[in-house]
Amino acid sequence: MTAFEEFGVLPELGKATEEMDWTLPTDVQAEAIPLILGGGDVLMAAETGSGKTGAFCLPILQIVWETLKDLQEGKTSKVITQVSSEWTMSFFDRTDALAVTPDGLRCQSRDQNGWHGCRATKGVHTKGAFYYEATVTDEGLCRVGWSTQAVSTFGLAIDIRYFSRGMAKSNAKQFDDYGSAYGMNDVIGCLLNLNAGEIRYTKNGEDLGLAFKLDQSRRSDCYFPAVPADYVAVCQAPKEHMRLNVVTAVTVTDAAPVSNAPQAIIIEVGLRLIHSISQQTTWPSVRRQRTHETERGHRRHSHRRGARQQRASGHYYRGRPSPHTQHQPADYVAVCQAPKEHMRLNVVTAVTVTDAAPVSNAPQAIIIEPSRELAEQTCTQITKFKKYLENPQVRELLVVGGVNVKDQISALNSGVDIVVGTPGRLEDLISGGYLALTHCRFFVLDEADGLLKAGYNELIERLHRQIPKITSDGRRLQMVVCSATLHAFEVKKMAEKIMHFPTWVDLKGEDAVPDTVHHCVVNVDPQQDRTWETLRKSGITTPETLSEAVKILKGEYCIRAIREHKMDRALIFCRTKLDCDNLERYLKSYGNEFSCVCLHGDRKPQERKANLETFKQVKVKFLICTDVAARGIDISGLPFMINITLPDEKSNYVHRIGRVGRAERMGLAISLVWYHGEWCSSRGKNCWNTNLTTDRPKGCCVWYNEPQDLKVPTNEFDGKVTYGQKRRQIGSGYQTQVYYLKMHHKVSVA
Ligand SMILES: Nc1ncnc2c1ncn2[C@@H]1O[C@H](COP(=O)(O)OP(=O)(O)OP(=O)(O)O)[C@@H](O)[C@H]1O
Repeated sequence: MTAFEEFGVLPELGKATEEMDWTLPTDVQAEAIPLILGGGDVLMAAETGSGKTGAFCLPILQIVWETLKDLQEGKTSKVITQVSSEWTMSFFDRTDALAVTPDGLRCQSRDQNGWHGCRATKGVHTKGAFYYEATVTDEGLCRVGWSTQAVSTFGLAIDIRYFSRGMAKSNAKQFDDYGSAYGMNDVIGCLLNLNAGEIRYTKNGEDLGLAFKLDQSRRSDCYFPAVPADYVAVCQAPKEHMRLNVVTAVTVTDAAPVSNAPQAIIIEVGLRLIHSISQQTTWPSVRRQRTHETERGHRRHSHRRGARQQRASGHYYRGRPSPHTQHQPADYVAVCQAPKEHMRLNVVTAVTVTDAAPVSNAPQAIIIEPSRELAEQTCTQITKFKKYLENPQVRELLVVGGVNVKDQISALNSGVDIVVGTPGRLEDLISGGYLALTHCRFFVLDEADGLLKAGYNELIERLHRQIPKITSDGRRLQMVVCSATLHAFEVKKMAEKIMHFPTWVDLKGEDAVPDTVHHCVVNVDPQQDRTWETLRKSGITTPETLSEAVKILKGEYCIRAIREHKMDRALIFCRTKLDCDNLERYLKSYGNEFSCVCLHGDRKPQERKANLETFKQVKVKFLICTDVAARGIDISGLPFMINITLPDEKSNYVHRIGRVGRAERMGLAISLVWYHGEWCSSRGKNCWNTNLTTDRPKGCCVWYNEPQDLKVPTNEFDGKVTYGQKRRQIGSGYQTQVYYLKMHHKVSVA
């Protein structure tokens, strides 16, 4: 039995890992693989080079293969369907902790600590006055109202909200007093008048008055009945009555009376959404899970008050106002009777899974990567892992820009199980209808913080909304999110919003760097080192600036660092594409001694691919790149990397230096640093104020005085570390990993 099999991995996959010389799972693999195999959502934060790719690819491959195998053997399990022609609560357009039963008529919130909600399968738009009613069938926090599709969280919907002290209306997180308290058995009517651009509510038939005036710009939106709920849950409706009953069943943690504190949630808040007032029947009694004296008191009180209010305002309705009957507001049409031209399907609901059998262009797993190179690398790793997985074959596909889209479409049409891609091309194929999300059971965001910082959060949420949350064979959609710098605010926010009770696999805490990397900071000081004056080529005619001097010196120091360490392979990071091109030209001016290629966004996809390959195959010594290659790229045994300029983003330092010191091999990261003034508001980012701080007006550049007695520790390294090789036993005291060197003398850590 291979070591991986002990963690639940299939023997076929174990055999492939063994062939790759993966004798033991890394820590992150040992933790994450069983969690993913167990069906959970996972946030994987582990240092660079710790094997995160294998940690998610292996279990995903396994589940995808097992699913295909089951289908092949005719073992199909329960199929979830939703008939989108009916008005029900949507299976798919809901937050994760709000479960909807297969008939779409009952849902239940499972989370007491968050906002959850659900939109209906259809909405109304353009013209007309529509309403639906909701009966509260028990105490608790509940909200009901209208929501547009653009609202990403249901909590932002236009709605009214029940508090212990009364009712409030809320929109875009703003809460204002409105109406009066409501509770068990009260009937809340939600009235939307698109002609007048008004939203109003009723309670037991009583008009509570205008709640919201819709902006002109909002009138053309499509509005869906929505349950933007704190702890609301369940929708239930006997189909024959053509209506929807919403009942909560939230676990009670405290028997205190109604309150908006999470501990005081009362069970079963019920809402009944009436579809057709013409088919009035007796409403079935709602099952109560628990009662409480104080609740009953409150309910009795609210019933009495509700009845009084109805009597006082009965003129507004044609129907008899009573908590158990429906009230048809004059001039309003029940949503289920909305004319076709003013009714629209909820696009998220429109995904109807009717068959568990694979659909050729509907993969089971979608893995999003921030760069083409990384996507290709992950896809290649999957190909290696699946070597012994046969009958059925798992088909993986790389979907990145710069490649003929027709080839990708034809590959999709001929069948694909796992898609690895970059966001742009993925979106093109999905929105063009070439790639379907209906059978997706794994949604993976590799380098998630990078994706979010690059502005893909909208896209991610949009895709997530379109993926059925329950898979065709009844399993829950799983999300896996990973990075070496996962603790970013954006990631936590996204995880809270769309992940389902994720487990953190956090092995080293925030922004950990591997202890296999030695860091060397080199001060570039053009005042002390005047060599730039002689190095300056006569072609440079612009007025002398420190900025130029630093650039000249950095090129020179880079060469000295290479020579000092006899580097025969290194990744060199520049800040801009232009810097990369300049450095390439500079290194090439030395002939073959510093053979190099470039990798950045302005190079054509084929050239990028070829250059990376040339470097990986050691056909050239140096790869000069921007941060496009900072994340994830795995170059086996790479010993050195040089930062010509430090990255703008702190997290990118972690990723850049993580290209060395991978898989327990030692690496050296050298950063050429020109110190910037602390008072600079941007701390140097995009700052071109190269005047000295002593100048008038005050500049942003400062001479950094390195400690004069600077010593380079030699005890732990001399003869004991070979960069690019695995570390030998080097004893204790192995802690001082950051060194400051004066480059104008030499670069050395030995
Ligand atoms: N169990 C293992 N045994 C030996 N080598 C492994 C093992 N797992 C992964 N590796 C190797 O470690 C290297 C780094 O793995 P990987 O690229 O998955 O790291 P990562 O955690 O994704 O890093 P980054 O954060 O930089 O993307 C790869 O060369 C991979 O082949």
